[in-house]
Formats: sequence, structure tokens, C-alpha cells
Amino acid sequence: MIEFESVAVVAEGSPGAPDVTILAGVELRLPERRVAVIGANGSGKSTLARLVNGLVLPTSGRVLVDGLDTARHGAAVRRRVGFVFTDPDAQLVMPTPREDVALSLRRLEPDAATRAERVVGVLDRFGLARLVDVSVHALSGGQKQLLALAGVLATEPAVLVCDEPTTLLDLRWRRVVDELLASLDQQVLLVTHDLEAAGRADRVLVVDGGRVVVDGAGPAAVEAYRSRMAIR
Ligand SMILES: Nc1ncnc2c1ncn2[C@@H]1O[C@H](COP(=O)(O)OP(=O)(O)OP(=O)(O)O)[C@@H](O)[C@H]1O
Repeated sequence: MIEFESVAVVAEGSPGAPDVTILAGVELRLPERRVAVIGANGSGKSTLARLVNGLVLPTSGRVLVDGLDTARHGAAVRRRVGFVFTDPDAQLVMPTPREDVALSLRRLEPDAATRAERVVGVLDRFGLARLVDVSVHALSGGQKQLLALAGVLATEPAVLVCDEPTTLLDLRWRRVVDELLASLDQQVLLVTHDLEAAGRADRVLVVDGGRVVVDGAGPAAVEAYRSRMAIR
């Protein structure tokens, strides 16, 4: 369960300039398994997503994940909430898939031999078994995004927050990642510009000017967004 209680995020303006309100008046209870966040560029979607794992903290109000306040229990929240970025290069820090997933598993599996076995199992599950020792730089964009997802899911988070995870991918890889996300047991909060993917969510939040302006079931909320943006 993700909860936002009267959340606002305000950034300090440059010297002499007024502060900038990035999000305001966000009040949400999100028990749904599939939540999509859509909206124009710069509307505040990433900020909303980053609040869920404490990457951004509220200036006022509270964000709770399973009752844990992100401002007071950041480490516990981050163990519960996995975060996937648009660009997998932001996430992949080790030279090979084997080492990258092993790093993710370090806390969860202290025994090196068992960890090594689990790494192979994880990479196999994501169709990357063939690429365990290939340089991360040699992977395609789609393979990198799958590896980033594998690393995050290996830590067994209860919630997965994905900030435009398919934006850099071609149609084929977009489908692979979409299907993978759809198959997960975890609660998934997906920030996306892909309105088809958003329409499949149980609940869609439309963000505009730092506020949640539409909150509803997938297809109806996407339609409301199309009307607001006058796009067909
Ligand atoms: N730390 C900050 N200081 C000042 N302004 C910020 C800061 N972080 C975000 N902003 C501004 O807040 C607004 C919302 O940013 P955010 O990244 O959440 O939007 P977004 O909806 O995810 O955009 P996009 O679809 O382009 O990724 C933008 O105008 C951004 O420039």
C-alpha cells in the first residue's frame, strides 16, 4: 500500500528567485497492483515516482509504504521498493551481468556460493543466461533494461517503481519489458508516455502542473488525458 498524505514538494529557486512548487496537494491511497502515472513533460511524474522510495522527500506531508514513512524509515522503504530508471546505464554499475546481479544480491544472500547459484537462476529467468559474462557495454538497450530489471527484482521488492522503463526501447523490446512487468506479482507503479500500456493499468493518475488532476480506471483516465491534451 502506497499512501500520499497532503504531499507537496518545493525546490529552492536560484538566488533571488522564488521557490518552485514541483508537486502540491497530492492525496492518494494506492492499493491497486498496477498503477500508471501519465502526464506532459515536466508535469511532476518523476518526482511523484521518486517520492515512493524516498529518492525525493516531501517538503510537507508524508509518503508511506506499507505504513513506513519514507522520511523516517528510508532504508526500510528502499528495501521494499525497487526503482527502475529510464536509462539502464544509470543503474548498471558492474562490468558483467553476473557481477551486477551478484552485487544486487549481496545483502540478501551473504554466502558466496549460494549467491553465485542464485545469480545464474535470476539471469536465466530473464532470458540472459547466455550473456552472463559478456561486457555490459556490449548488450543491446533492451538487454540492458532487462538486466537492470533483473538486478532490482533479485532483491525481492514488494513494490516496483518504473520511471519510463521502455522509452529508449524499440517496439520489440518494449513488448518484452511490458509483458515482463505485467507478469510480476509485485505492485507496479509505472510512469509512462505509452498510453496503451497506461490503459492496461488498474488505476491511472494524470499529473498536470504538479497536481494529480485525473485519477481513475485505465481506459477512462487515458481518455480524459487525451481530451485535456487534445491528442487523438
Ligand atoms: N530539484 C529541482 N529543482 C528545481 N526544479 C525541479 C527540480 N526537480 C524537478 N524540477 C522541475 O519540476 C518539474 C517536474 O519535473 P519531473 O521530472 O517530475 O517531471 P516529469 O513529469 O517526470 O517530466 P518528463 O516527462 O519530462 O520526464 C520540471 O519542470 C522540473 O524542471
